[in-house]
Amino acid sequence: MLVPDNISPRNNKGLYKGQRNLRDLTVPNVATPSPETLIAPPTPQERPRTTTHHVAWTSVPQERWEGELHVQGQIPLWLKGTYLRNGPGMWHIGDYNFRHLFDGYATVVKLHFENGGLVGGHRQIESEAYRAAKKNQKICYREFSEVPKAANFLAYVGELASLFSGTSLTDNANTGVVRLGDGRVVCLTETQKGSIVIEPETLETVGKFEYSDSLGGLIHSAHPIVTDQEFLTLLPDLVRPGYLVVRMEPGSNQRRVIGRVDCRGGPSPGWVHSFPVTQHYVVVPEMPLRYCAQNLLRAQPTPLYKFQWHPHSKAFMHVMCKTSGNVVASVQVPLFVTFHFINAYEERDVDGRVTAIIADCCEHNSDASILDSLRLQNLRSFNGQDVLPDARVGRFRIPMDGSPYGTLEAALDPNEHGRGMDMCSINPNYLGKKYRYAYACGAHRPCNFPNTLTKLDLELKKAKNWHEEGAVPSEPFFVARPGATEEDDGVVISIISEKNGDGYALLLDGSTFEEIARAKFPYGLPYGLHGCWVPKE
Ligand SMILES: CC(=O)/C=C/C=C(C)/C=C/C1=C(C)CCCC1(C)C
Ligand SMILES: CC(/C=C/C=O)=C\C=C\C=O
Ligand SMILES: [Fe+2]
Repeated sequence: MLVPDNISPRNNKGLYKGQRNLRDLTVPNVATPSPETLIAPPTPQERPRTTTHHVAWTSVPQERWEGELHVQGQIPLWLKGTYLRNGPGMWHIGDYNFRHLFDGYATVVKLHFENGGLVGGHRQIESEAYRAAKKNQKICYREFSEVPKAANFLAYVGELASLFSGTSLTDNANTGVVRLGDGRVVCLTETQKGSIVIEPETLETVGKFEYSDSLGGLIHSAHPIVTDQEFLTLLPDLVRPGYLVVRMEPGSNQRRVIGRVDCRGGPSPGWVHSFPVTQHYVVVPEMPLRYCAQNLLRAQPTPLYKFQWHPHSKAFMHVMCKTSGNVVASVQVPLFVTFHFINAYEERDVDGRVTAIIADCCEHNSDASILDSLRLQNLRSFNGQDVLPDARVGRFRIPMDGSPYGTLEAALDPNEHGRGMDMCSINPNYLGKKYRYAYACGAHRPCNFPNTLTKLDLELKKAKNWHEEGAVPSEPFFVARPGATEEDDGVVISIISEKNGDGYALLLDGSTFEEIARAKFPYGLPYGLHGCWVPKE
C-alpha cells in the first residue's frame, strides 16, 4: 500500500493545523428579515467537536491520496473501470465551519477496479472558489448557504452587482460527476460556471468546461441526463419564469435549445435539482419550492436557503417532445418536494399509443424542511436521534389525453424502507424505459440521515435493506454486468463512512443485494453525493 500523501493531522475540530479562525465572518443583511427566520452561523458552543462528529460530516483530512486497498471478499473479474464519486468533502476554511452539507468544497473519490483488485483515492477539485478560499483563508464566492463577508458597504454594493452578473457565484463543482459520450469527465453543481473537467485517473483538475453557445443564464440542473448519445439539461429562466430544455452532442461544448416551457404558477421557476426523461420525452417538473430572488440576495440564509415555498402557486409537470420541442402535456399535480427523480417511462395502450408518462422520484412528503435538516449542525448533533423527515418513492402519472390533472402516490409502502428515501440510481440501460428495480438510501430508524442501502422492487412493491449500525452509506450506484439480460444483474457500489471514524468501499450483488466485497480506506471518508462509472476501454 502507498503511503498517504500529505496527510496532516486533524485537531480536535477535525480541522487542519495552523488555520485561521474566521468565526466572525458575518455580513449585513440585504432586507431585514425577522431574526427567527434566519440561520445564524453556529456559536462557538454550537460548533462541532470531532469527538462527537461522525466522520461522514468531518472534512477530509488531506487534499489527496491514492493507494491500493486490501479487498475482503471477491470483486468480479468483469468489473473493469473506475467509479468516481463527487461531493462536498471539505466543510471549513481555516477555523470557520460551514453551515450546510451542500457548502463544502468538492472532493472526488475514485475506486479503480481491475483484475479483482482495487485502487482507491481522492482529490480536491481545484475550483476558483476553492483556490481563492485557500489563498485568502476565507470564503470568496457565494456557496449554497455561505456568502463572503463584504469588507465595507461599498464593497457590498459591488457584490450585489456581481451577483447579477454571476461573478460572485461559486464554481465549486461539488454535486455530481458525469462521463460525457466523448469520454470527458465533468464535475457539476447548480451554477453553470461550476462545470469542471477532471482527469479520471489522477483526478487532476483539467479546467473549466466552457459552454460555447450564447444561451446565457447562470444556473442549470445539477443532474443532466447523460448518455453516449447526448447531454440533456434544463436551464431555469429566472427573468421570464420558465425552463429551456437544451441538448449537447458528444464532442461539442455547444448546447442547442430543444424547446421552452413557461411556468404556470408563481413568481419564479420551481427548483430543478434533477428531472426525468422517457424514450421520447423530457419531463419538466415545476415544484412549488421556487428560486427566490430575495433569498438569493440575503447575506444570512433562511431555512429554505435560495428558495421559497409557494403552495398557492401549485405544482405542475410538463412533458416536452424531445424531437419537436413541443409541450405535449402540462398537468397540475399534488404539491411535492424532491431533489432526485429516479426514472420515467411511457405507458402505452394496446395500439402502442402513449397514454401516460410515469415518473418516479424520492419525494419528501411535500415538506421542504428536508433542506434545513441537511444543515451540518443537525447532522452532527442529532446522530442517532429520529429526526429524519419522512420520505417516499413518489410516483407521478401524467395523462397524455389532455386531462388537466396528474396524480402522485407512493409507489410502495414507505415503511418498506423506514420512511427515508433519497440518493437513487437505476440500471442505466433502463433509462427512460419501463423498469422494475431502483437502488437508494432508506432509513433504519432512529436516524437523522438516510442510513441504509435499499433495493426497491417496484413491481412487487418490496424493499430489501442493507444496514450496519452507525454507518452512513453514500448513494448506491449500479453497474451492469456486460452482456447481462436481467435488469438487476450487476453490482452496487457504495462508500461507507463508519461510526468509529473509518471508511470503506462496499460492493453488493445487484440481484441478491448481499455483500460481495469490501475494502477499507486508510482514513475515514466524508459523505459524498453522486457518482459515475468510467469503463476501462
Ligand atoms: C450540493 C448540492 O446538491 C447543491 C448545490 C447547490 C448550489 C451550490 C447552489 C447554488 C446556488 C447559488 C450559489 C446561487 C444561485 C442559486 C443556486 C443555484 C441555488
Ligand atoms: C442527501 C440528500 C437528501 C437526503 C435526505 O433524506 C440530498 C442530496 C441532494 C443533492 O444531491
Ligand atoms: Fe443530487
